[in-house]
Amino acid sequence: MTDVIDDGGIASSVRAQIGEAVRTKLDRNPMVSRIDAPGLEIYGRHNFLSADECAALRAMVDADAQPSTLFSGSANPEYRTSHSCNLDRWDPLVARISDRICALTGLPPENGETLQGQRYAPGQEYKAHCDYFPVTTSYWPAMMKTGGQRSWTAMVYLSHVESGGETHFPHCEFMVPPVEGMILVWNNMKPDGAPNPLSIHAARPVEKGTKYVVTKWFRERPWTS
Ligand SMILES: O=C(O)CCC(=O)C(=O)O
Ligand SMILES: [Fe+2]
Repeated sequence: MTDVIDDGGIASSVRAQIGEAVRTKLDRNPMVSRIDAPGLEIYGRHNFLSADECAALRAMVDADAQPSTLFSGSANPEYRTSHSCNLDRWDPLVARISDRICALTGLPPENGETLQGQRYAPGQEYKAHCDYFPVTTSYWPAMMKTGGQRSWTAMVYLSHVESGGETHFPHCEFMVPPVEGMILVWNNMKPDGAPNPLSIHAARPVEKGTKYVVTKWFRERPWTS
């Protein structure tokens, strides 16, 4: 792909349409609740994964997790202190869960990045960040060619956490405490398809217990790794 228009930092009709399609689908689903956050589209659904599925995914994370890296590729000892791994997309459980996320959101499987698992021990966190790609970064030109901007994020909590570990949206002044099996889905774009700074979020430090999540990020076009 050579002639991709660089609109990653501005409004985009393609991304606006993705936002609208997912919003319409989630709004119609009686199992899904919209979280009341002005300026941010974010939804939750309890019991998206069973206890057995969460346990199996936690075991996969335990088997493979390495110190997390940031998108720029570097491991940062302070910014993202969790351990993480990309899960094997050909594993039947991983494939089934990815399919279920696509069925919930209506997003095309080919736009989804590999499901990523993450584990936070007490004291570990992921400081405030955006899941979309700032177009001023050195890696943006490469991302543009491998599927473009990230639109929606889907994240499932795989464990209950005794204390801490909330997903915090500092500009919206709310946080979500981990509930095993619950999925959170949010749009990193505004309704017009421009990046939404209100989608900036952090994983607050775990105080007691161990937090596990899986995250799937969806690109605006098919993802080519
Ligand atoms: O662990 C969380 O609550 C947030 C994880 C996150 O922000 C991410 O994986 O992009
Ligand atoms: Fe994130």
